[in-house]
Order: sequence, then structure tokens, then C-alpha cells
Amino acid sequence: MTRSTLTTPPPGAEPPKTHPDGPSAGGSLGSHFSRCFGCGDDHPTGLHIAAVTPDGASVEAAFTVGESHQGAPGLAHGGVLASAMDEVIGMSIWLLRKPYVTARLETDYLLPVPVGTTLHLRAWCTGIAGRKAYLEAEGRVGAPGGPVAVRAAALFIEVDMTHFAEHGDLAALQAEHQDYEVNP
Ligand SMILES: CCCCCCCC/C=C\CCCCCCCC(=O)SCCNC(=O)CCNC(=O)[C@H](O)C(C)(C)COP(=O)(O)OP(=O)(O)OC[C@H]1O[C@@H](n2cnc3c(N)ncnc32)[C@H](O)[C@@H]1OP(=O)(O)O
Repeated sequence: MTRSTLTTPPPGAEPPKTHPDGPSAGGSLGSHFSRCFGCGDDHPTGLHIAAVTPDGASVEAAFTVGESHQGAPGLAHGGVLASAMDEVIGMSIWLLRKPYVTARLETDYLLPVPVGTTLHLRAWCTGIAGRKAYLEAEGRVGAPGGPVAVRAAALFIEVDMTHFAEHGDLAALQAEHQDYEVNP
């Protein structure tokens, strides 16, 4: 795939160290926020992506393209597919149990994806350098070994939990992350 230097781990980048509190091999990841567009159960028009980790380090999910995901008639909207990539990549870095946000997301569209297609998504981290995490994802048509329709590479940046409190909805954060303290 075409991947820029900005999403390529630099020399000296380290492999990710998964956190003991994260799910073990074969475990489900769950949603990080009930109203998240990507994974929230309570989002009325969200993607409702539910992922598992086969090995404790990467994530896998199946996402079926629906009527509400169209761009051209009968075909998935590219932005929706990029959202699905962003979500599974975000889920894979959350295995480290440190908060990260997307700084850069590069997406390659290799095949048109008709409504009704199930994309088998996979995401993994290729390296950590300071606050920067380098990640990749792919979406394969119909089966985990099917043809690749979408590929992505991303740069995520580690933030403090105060990022979400200062810029987002503190009450919603505290409601679903009871362990979050404003002044720990
Ligand atoms: C209610 C519950 C919530 C709980 C949450 C729990 C955790 C989450 C769990 C699970 C997630 C599941 C999945 C979620 C969904 C997917 C994730 C998203 O979509 S996130 C939303 C979109 N992204 C943003 O809104 C970021 C907006 N941008 C920013 O806030 C800042 O720009 C930020 C934090 C990315 C960087 O700002 P700075 O001030 O902290 O740091 P600086 O110095 O600017 O950058 C640090 C380094 O990174 C490079 N950098 C930054 N942005 C870059 C870019 N776009 N391209 C290349 N390099 C970049 C810089 O050049 C710098 O590098 P040098 O240290 O100098 O080498």
C-alpha cells in the first residue's frame, strides 16, 4: 500500500506492550463509549463494530455494509469505510490501556464494496515511539482470507485522559469511566 513516512515507524520504534488489564487472546473488547459512532450500542445509526482480539495484540471484527452506509447507489461510502478503519485501529491501541487519538489516517480503496458485503476487519500496531503509535488495518471481502478492499495506516498520539475532559463531555466520560478522576 502507499504509506507515507508519517505513518511509518521510525528506526528505533518499539513493539507495543499490551496491558495486563486488557483482554487476553480470544477475548472481546467491548465498547469504550455507548454513543460512539463506531462501536456504541446506543448509537442509532452507528457502525456497531464489535471486535475480538485473537492474540491480545491485534483486533478482528466483521462489519456488514448497510443501506445507511451508501455513497454511490448500492456502494459503500469511502468515509464510512475510513471510519470503520479508524475504529478498529483505535480499538487495537486501546489494548495498551492508554488513551490515544487519531492524528493521521491514510486509507487506500482497492475494490468497490457493495451494500450487503461483510468486511472482515483487522488492525494491529507496528511500533511505538514516544507518544506516537503507528498502526495498520485492512478490510477483506466476505472472509478473513478474502480479497483486500480497504487498507489503512495511521499515526495515533497518546494523550492524557484530561484531553477528553477538557475538550469533550466530562459528565459522559465520568458516567461510563467511573475510574476517571478529575484530580487524581
Ligand atoms: C467518554 C469516554 C472516552 C474514553 C476514552 C478512552 C480512550 C479511548 C479508547 C478507545 C478508542 C476507540 C476508538 C476511538 C475512535 C477512533 C479515534 C478517533 O477518532 S480520535 C478523534 C479524532 N482525533 C482528534 O480529535 C485529535 C485532534 N488532535 C489533537 O488533539 C492534537 O493535534 C494531538 C493530541 C493529536 C497532538 O497535539 P499535542 O499538542 O498533544 O502534540 P503535538 O506536539 O502537536 O504532536 C505530538 C507529535 O505528533 C506529531 N503530529 C501531530 N499531529 C500529526 C499529524 N497529523 N501528522 C503527523 N504528525 C503529527 C507532531 O509533529 C509531534 O511530533 P514531534 O514530537 O514534534 O516529533
